[in-house]
Amino acid sequence: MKFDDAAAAIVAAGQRMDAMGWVPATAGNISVRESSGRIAITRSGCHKGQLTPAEVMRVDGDGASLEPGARPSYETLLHCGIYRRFPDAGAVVHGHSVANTVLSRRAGDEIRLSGYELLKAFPGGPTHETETAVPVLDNDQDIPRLQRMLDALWDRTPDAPPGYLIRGHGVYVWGKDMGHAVARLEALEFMLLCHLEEGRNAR
Ligand SMILES: CSCCC(=O)C(=O)COP(=O)(O)O
Ligand SMILES: [Zn+2]
Repeated sequence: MKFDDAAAAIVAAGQRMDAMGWVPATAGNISVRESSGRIAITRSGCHKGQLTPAEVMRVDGDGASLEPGARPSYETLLHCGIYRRFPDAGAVVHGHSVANTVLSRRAGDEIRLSGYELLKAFPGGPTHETETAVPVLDNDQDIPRLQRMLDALWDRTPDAPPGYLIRGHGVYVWGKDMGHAVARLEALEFMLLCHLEEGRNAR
């Protein structure tokens, strides 16, 4: 994918996530891996529902800005970590929803989702009978340290799903392209909301 197409896909994803209420204030960040291997990513501090293509910039695979003076997302290294580990990943989305924030604050080191039809949107099986364990990591403002925790987790669990939660912070999800990444995000957010509602009704 070329930069202009990547920027258009990022703008559209931001609008979709905003419509769902998943990127309040300036929360969230979004990226696409271009065919060149460079990464198109949102600049830091922009409202993701009101993005313009000028608020999308390029970094290299190590997260270094390719636009002098422009500041990429504070969480750029988490995007780079996903692209480095998963060669098929072509787009990454990060949002802060109520469901992912509340559930991750209560959870241990994973949230198990089972019996949901929408599990079909995740790898691991053709039926709803599969189960997925979404990792939950402690929040950390030291992004390189957080990425080291993720690398250790993925070393231990190579079949981990294409997404994870950061406690009290948000969710990262990826896919082969933006359509795929956003569809997975929608599926995961739906299941997290169901999980939250079930917990509320059980009390
Ligand atoms: C205002 S949200 C705090 C930062 C954050 O978690 C986020 O997702 C947005 O950071 P960015 O630097 O990508 O704008
Ligand atoms: Zn965030």
